[in-house]
Amino acid sequence: MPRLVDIGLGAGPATDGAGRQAARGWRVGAVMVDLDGTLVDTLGDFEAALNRTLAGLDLPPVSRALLERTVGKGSEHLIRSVLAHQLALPEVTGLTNVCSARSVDTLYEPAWQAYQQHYQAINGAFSAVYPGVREGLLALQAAGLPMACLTNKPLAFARALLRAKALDGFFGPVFGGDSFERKKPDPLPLQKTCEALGIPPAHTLMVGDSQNDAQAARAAGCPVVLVTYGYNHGEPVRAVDADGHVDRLDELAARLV
Ligand SMILES: O=C(O)COP(=O)(O)O
Ligand SMILES: [Mg+2]
Repeated sequence: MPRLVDIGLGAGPATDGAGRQAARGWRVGAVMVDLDGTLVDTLGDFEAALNRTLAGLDLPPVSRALLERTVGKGSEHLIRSVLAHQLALPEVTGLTNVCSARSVDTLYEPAWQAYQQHYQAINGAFSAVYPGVREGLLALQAAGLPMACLTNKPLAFARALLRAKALDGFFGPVFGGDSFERKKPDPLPLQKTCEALGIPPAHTLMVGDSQNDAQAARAAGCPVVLVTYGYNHGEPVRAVDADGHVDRLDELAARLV
């Protein structure tokens, strides 16, 4: 087993029965990091690719607010949710005589094909690495912690985005929403990533931005920290059960003991 690093995760210092400061943290041998909403603010990429897709299908553009609530459960979920929402808009339902045959099921396949083309063409152009991410990853790397990127984004999109943002060098394994049979919040992708990193789940920290990440980590038996700036399905992220919350990734690095 490689070297374990102590990370303090608690909300603040606690004292034990004898009044001594008690350790509140984890012994961590590796880190798994989510991508969208954790490393990179990708809403602009989703918006551009989806709106080009919708325009090609004669559907109105999506709002950022809808995207922010919907991103994080993989591309199929995103496209199905957006199609359902746009098809139910009054200006679309008003066109029933022209469009009555259109449904999520009939539009899904052409939408997915078009979306892949558009996403690949713009991947990274409308997105930005969050403040503190590069500094945080550098510190975790300097502490000797191997890192994996684990996202629900399709693997090809994830690899290209990490390269475009010069983040690829930080990660050994990179896994996407299509890498395993099931996606987060199922624990399977985390279990497989721990195997690839060679560190047991109890010593592999998950860093994410949503309930999806936290639920998967709990089920896999991994400690989990959530960043507070990402997309949590439209819900307040501080209310999500996790071992800690940080406002920037370099705050986590500052907790290395
Ligand atoms: O749903 C997606 O495409 C990506 O989501 P994630 O990177 O937050 O797992
Ligand atoms: Mg995320």
